[in-house]
Order: sequence, then C-alpha cells, then structure tokens
Amino acid sequence: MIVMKFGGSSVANAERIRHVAGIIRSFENRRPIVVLSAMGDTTDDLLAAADDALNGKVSVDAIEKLHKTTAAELGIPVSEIDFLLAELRTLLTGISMLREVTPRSRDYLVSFGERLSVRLMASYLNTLNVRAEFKDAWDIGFISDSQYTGADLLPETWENIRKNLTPYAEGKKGDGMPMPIVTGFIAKDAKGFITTLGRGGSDLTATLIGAALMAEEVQTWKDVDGILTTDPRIVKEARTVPVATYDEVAELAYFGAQVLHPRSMQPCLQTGTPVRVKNSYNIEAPGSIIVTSHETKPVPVRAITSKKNVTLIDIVSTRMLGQYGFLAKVFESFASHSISVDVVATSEVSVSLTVDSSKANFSGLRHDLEKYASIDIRKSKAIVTVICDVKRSSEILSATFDALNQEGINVQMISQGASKVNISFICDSDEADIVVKALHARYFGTPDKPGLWTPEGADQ
Ligand SMILES: Nc1ncnc2c1ncn2[C@@H]1O[C@H](COP(=O)(O)OP(=O)(O)O)[C@@H](O)[C@H]1O
Ligand SMILES: N[C@@H](CC(=O)OP(=O)(O)O)C(=O)O
Repeated sequence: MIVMKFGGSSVANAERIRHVAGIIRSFENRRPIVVLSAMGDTTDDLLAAADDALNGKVSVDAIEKLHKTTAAELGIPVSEIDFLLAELRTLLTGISMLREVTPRSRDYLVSFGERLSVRLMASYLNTLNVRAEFKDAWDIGFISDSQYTGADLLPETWENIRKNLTPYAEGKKGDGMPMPIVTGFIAKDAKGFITTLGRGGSDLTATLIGAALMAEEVQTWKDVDGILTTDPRIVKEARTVPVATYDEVAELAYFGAQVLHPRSMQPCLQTGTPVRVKNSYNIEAPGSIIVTSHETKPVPVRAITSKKNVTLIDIVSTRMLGQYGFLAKVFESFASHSISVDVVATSEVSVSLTVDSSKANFSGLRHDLEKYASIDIRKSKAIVTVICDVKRSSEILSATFDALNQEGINVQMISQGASKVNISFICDSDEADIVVKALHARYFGTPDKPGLWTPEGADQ
C-alpha cells in the first residue's frame, strides 16, 4: 500500500485532475490511498473571500465557477458539489452580515477547498471504473486540538486511521473496496469543529496516514522535480536533490522551503516510512527520496533555503552582568508573550535572537526586557540556512564567507551547532536572494562555472 498526495498545483483544473487520475491508475496495483489539497489557489481565494465578506461583499463566484466548470469538463453532475457550494455561500453571507470572522470560522471556510476537490476526484475516478470514495479526514478519525488555523493532531488519530483504513490497505485489487480519496490539511477537534493543520498541511495528512499504516512509501506529488537545491523561483538552475534525510528536510521546511510542511516529516521519521517527492508535471523525473540518516551518506551541502521578514533582537544585560539566570529570564519573557525563537547566539551578558515578525507583538516584550536589559529590535532581516554536513563546517564556512565577501555582504549573525544539519546566517531581507544565489553558485556552480560539489555530494 502507498499514499499518494497531490498538492494544489497538481489538481488546479480539469485537465490536471484527468492527468492525476491517470497517475493514480498507473499505481492502482500498489493499493493507493490518495490525499488531495484544494484545487490550485482555492485556499488563498477562500481567505480572500473572507476578507471581502468582512467588507460586506460576498465574492464566491470565481470559486463556484472553477469547481462547476471542472465538474462539467470532467462529466460529473454538479449535484456532487452543489450542496457544498451552497453552504459556502451561506457561510460567506453570514460573515458579511456579522462583519467578523474568528479563527474557527476561518478554518471552517478554508475546509471547503479540500472537501470540494476530493468529491470531484472520487466522482471522476468512478467514471473511469476505478471504485473510489471521498473521505473528509474526520470520517477516518483525524482529530486535533482546537488551535484553529494551526491545529496539532491528537495521538488517537494514529489508531483511528488504522481502524478505518487497514481493511482497504490490506485488501487486493478487484475486491470491490473503494479507493479512499482523503482531504488533506483539515481535521476536527473534540467539539466537532473543523480545524486546519497550518498552511501546506496536506503533506502532514499524507505522512501521518503513511506512518500509521506502515505504507511502503508516501509520495508527495508537486510541480517541481523533487526537493531542489534551493527555491527555483530564486535560482532557476536549482537541481534535484536525489536523497535527503528526514532531519534535513524538516529543517529545510522549517527555515523557509515551501516544498514540504515543517511538521510533515515527523510521522515518517518515527516509523522510517520513505517519502518520495515527485513532479506530477514530469512523471519520468526520479524525484527525491527522503530516508533515515542511516540509509544515506552525508554530503557537504544538501540545499539552501531562506526565510524573510524576521526580526533580530539584541539584548544586553544591564543589571545581571555575569550573573547566571540571565538567559533563563530572557526566554521566560519570550514565553510569556508566546513568541517563539528561531535562531540564537549568546554571550554571558548578551543574547541575539530572531523571531518571525509576522507573529510577534514587541511592545509587551520590550517593556518586560527593559527592566533588566537594553534591547535593540531590528526588523526586515532574513535567515539564510545551509542544510549541510556540519562535520565539514570549516570547509563550508570558508567557501561561504569567501562567496559573501565577493558580494560585499556582511553576515549579521551566524548559528551553528544546535542542529547537526544546518548552519544559519542572518542578513537584511533585501540581501537574502543575493546571498542564496551567491552560495548556490559557489556550492553547486552555474551554467558557465562549476561549483564545489554536486547535489550527490561529489567534488566538482
Ligand atoms: N528547496 C525547494 N525545493 C523544491 N521546491 C521548492 C523549494 N523551495 C521552495 N520551493 C517551492 O515550493 C513549491 C512546491 O511547494 P507547494 O507549492 O506547497 O507544492 P504543492 O502545492 O504542489 O504541494 C515549488 O513550486 C517551489 O517553487
Ligand atoms: N490547501 C492548503 C493545504 C496544502 O497543503 O496545500 P498544498 O498541498 O497546495 O501546499 C494550503 O494551501 O495550505
């Protein structure tokens, strides 16, 4: 049994859905369980519709048009999705009348994307004589806490998945059991309210199902040839990383690579279930396989990623010079304002750290910290992270600083050591792309100049 997850870009319209159905059929002998995201940019469109509704405008026509047109082009009766579209319109009308939307309502609203796409795919597969049945994730036991817009799945989800999907997983082709087409990204909390797992959360739905059922592998199908050496929108020569470890991919995702959801590696890391990243627009490409660190050899540099819009905070002790407990007090202040920290560099009397600017209210924090320290808050910074073999850090850092020096870039902070697979640098946000390009060129080369290493780790 395998799990096949298709992201929004892979199911963006009727033609893509037909193409994906063909991919699913080509794997029918491996007893696939399919996880889908919303079609194309539907999640963003639903969030935009919520904002319009807050201003009194119910704008669901484009979303309705996309899904109704897709149903018609696939030869599916619109009745399969009509009731969902009607419910969506009612919800948006309600939001426009109330002029308010809570995180809970926002989750309810965005859930329509995945609920629509699985109904379309299941119906279409049945027209191809592939017995398929859509499953809203809560129908197979996805239960989460109530942290709306960023919910954590509860442990009982694992057993629920086994109970609900093992009969299918252990069945055989032709036994009449319908192929589950499961909504990614969404779940329900104990009170029965719909929750979402954080943007990009369909990857986590897929890896959890794969881990719970001990699948042969989890395939995540995207619009790129696999995990690439960096974001191809920054460096178009980015190359496919053939193999990576769960830890490397988790750090890559956490530090900005959109390609996989930051928490999605955890379940398969626990069970050792391989994850394969494939391109639904180029099915011949081998993709990337994600395995445990015992199953692959380290390479000097695996990939580079960047995370912009971070804030660098420098904190220098005034009254606690040399006294233990300074750092504990600092982190206690951050915790009391629910601000999570990304990268840290410390000395006995000072600490520098980065936080995600979009999530932090600094006034309360500043008030706390200034009781015992002087602080300097610097916004519009970026973290550039090199996923690498830190045992070769001297060689990597030498090449890195030489490349940055040539670009006239001054690194404002560096962090290495906490993680065994990453070195992070802080620079200004508007320098981040220059840094990524310079490092990618130095490590992997450009069309007219070889770099130091190949993505497979060989010296060039
Ligand atoms: N290191 C990387 N490797 C591959 N893709 C990356 C990387 N960093 C950023 N990306 C971007 O992530 C996108 C794929 O992620 P996503 O849009 O979530 O796919 P999907 O919606 O199909 O699941 C790619 O189109 C690419 O632009
Ligand atoms: N549709 C949701 C969930 C998701 O994972 O989407 P995608 O697979 O397209 O990244 C989102 O946009 O966040």
